[in-house]
Amino acid sequence: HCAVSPSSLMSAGWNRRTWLSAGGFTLIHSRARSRAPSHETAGKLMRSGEDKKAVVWIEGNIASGKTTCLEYFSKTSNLEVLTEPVSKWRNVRGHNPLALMYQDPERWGITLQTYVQLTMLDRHMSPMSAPVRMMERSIFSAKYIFVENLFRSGKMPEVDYAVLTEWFDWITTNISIPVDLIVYLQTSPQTCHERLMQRCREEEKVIPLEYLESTHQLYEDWLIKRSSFFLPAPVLVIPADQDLPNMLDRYEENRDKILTANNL
Ligand SMILES: Nc1ncnc2c1ncn2[C@@H]1O[C@H](COP(=O)(O)OP(=O)(O)O)[C@@H](O)[C@H]1O
Ligand SMILES: Nc1ccn([C@H]2C[C@H](O)[C@@H](COP(=O)(O)O)O2)c(=O)n1
Repeated sequence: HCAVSPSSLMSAGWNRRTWLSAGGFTLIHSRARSRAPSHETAGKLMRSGEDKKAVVWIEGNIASGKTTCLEYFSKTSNLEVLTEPVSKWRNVRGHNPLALMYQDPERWGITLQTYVQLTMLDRHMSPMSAPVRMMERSIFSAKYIFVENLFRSGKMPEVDYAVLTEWFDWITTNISIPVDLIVYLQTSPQTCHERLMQRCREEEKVIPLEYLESTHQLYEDWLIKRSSFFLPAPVLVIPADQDLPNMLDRYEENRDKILTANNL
């Protein structure tokens, strides 16, 4: 392999379109799939052929049961599951930005959230290996829930928030991030707190109930009240305070809606 840069190819007669097509991306000139009018795909980069597949995001508060839900659906044929890249957030070249953020959010919030943004974008842009993709959270909730929470609680300086917002706006303006359905696992903050304690992830031992109440409220404003930020897809709400056997029944009840998300 030899390293080539876009500029060297362009001076050798390639243009932006051929460079992007070689990587499996196409610059979309017309609306490729039905979307809310404010989320046009026109003018954005999109992987070729992926407009026919279904993408479902599983959203919910910390420890609401997203990973457990994905694990359950992972046994389905013709479906791929992408979990959140938490292991990367806990170890980037020997550093643990997740732990640092919980220890000192004012100093390390920007560090973690910049890395979350990069790793989530990488997840969104990875080639699909099945007709249906179920993905844990999104670059949207990273911004609308977690960055927003840090900023509103006074734990993120305005300049850090502004820089993250500029990055987020650039990404969502220039790159198509397809989604057909958002599944919201709706829990009470108390349930999440109990499950968080039970999961016992070292970095999260410092999370108080109030933190989960704030992120819960941001989720409710975004996905239920629809009063805060842009909603890129329809929302399917699954009440998720119930025990595991009941949750599996709820998943079965909703299986068809989820698997045919691109026909909604
Ligand atoms: N319905 C449920 N009832 C009780 N415990 C649950 C349920 N779903 C998940 N858990 C447990 O709660 C913890 C958090 O679940 P997890 O799926 O990791 O949440 P998330 O991925 O949303 O952070 C785990 O220990 C998991 O085994
Ligand atoms: N943008 C984000 C996304 C996640 N986190 C934190 C919250 C949890 O401690 C951990 C993983 O979340 P889970 O999948 O368990 O809900 O990462 C964050 O701080 N910022």
